[in-house]
Amino acid sequence: MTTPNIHARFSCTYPDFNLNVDVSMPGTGITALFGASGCGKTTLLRCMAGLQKTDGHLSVLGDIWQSDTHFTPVHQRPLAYVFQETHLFPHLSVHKNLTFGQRRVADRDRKITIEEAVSWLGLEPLMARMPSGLSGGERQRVAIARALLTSPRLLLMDEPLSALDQPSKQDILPYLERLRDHLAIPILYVSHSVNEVARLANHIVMMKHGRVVAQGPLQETLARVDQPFQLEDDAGIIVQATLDEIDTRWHLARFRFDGGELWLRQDERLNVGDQARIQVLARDVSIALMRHQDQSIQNLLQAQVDQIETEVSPGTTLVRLVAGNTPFLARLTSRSAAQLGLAPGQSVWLQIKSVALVD
Ligand SMILES: Nc1ncnc2c1ncn2[C@@H]1O[C@H](COP(=O)(O)OP(=O)(O)OP(=O)(O)O)[C@@H](O)[C@H]1O
Repeated sequence: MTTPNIHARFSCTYPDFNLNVDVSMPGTGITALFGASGCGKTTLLRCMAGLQKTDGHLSVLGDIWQSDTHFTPVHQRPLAYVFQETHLFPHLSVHKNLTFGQRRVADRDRKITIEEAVSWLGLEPLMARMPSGLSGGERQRVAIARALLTSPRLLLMDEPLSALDQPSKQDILPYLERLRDHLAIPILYVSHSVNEVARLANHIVMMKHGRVVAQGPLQETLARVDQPFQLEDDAGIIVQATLDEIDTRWHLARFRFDGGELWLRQDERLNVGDQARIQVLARDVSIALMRHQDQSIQNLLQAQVDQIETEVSPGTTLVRLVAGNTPFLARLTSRSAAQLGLAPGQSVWLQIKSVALVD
């Protein structure tokens, strides 16, 4: 049996813009729609929601919402849409805003209870408050809970954090991670922030000029040497790891992942056993043919060379390596790469100068 997923094919023409996509996305987790301003992310979401009527096909978890002969109207699509602006009812308390969302769904179709939504989004202390007394981040958490209480089969989020200041963004990210890990429904998440995507997404779809130029699981796709995302200095990979040990004397924490271990500066928010995403930038990774003990770098990993892309920019080579099942990227000068004589399959040591938790 194939896993139910989302398949979207749309073409839509504006005077100065054409959207032309044909993309399949997973039926669970967070899929990030990523790309520069004006590339068509919101237009694609609007087509999926049925807000933009255009030629196309859309199936969501086995149900056809649009085909050549059928168009499910917006109000009959079981989806919820969370925008940058929250649109809460100003005259209703948080509690009443939430029950309003839930009342739109018949009892038998309710899949998420108020208690669940309140607990996932940490709204217990806010229930009696009015929207005008909430911070931007709190308002957005209420808006997300209200959206979930309509028991959607698909959640669309269009830059939900972009109206928030940096501290509010940091506050809300753990709640979104919780939804990613606990919610059974797929989330399409529009963003142009690499950090947000690195922290939240399971899958990534990159758009450019109205088309999908790359897509795939987050870790694999970020580790492509052909760099469809053109992240340049930000090119790097994400390691999914578990905190294994805290060395209080040196304020360091050891994280285990499929391929070895990495030492990071201790972070008070994390305890042994916690999962975290760690970012390793390609520019912070160098390659040695032998293990050097006489140097200060803490993080050394044995890895195999997988792919080499020479001259990604003048004088620069990008190398994809694999430690266990985890891909890494190293950015070297093309001269160093040539001097090392790297070849696919070769066993080498990665020297990682700097690693950071994604936050
Ligand atoms: N109703 C419309 N009429 C004409 N052009 C439109 C319309 N809606 C969007 N466009 C154009 O389509 C292009 C894609 O817009 P869209 O909002 O989908 O991009 P985006 O990737 O979501 O951008 P941003 O990240 O800035 O929100 C833009 O050039 C925009 O000006």
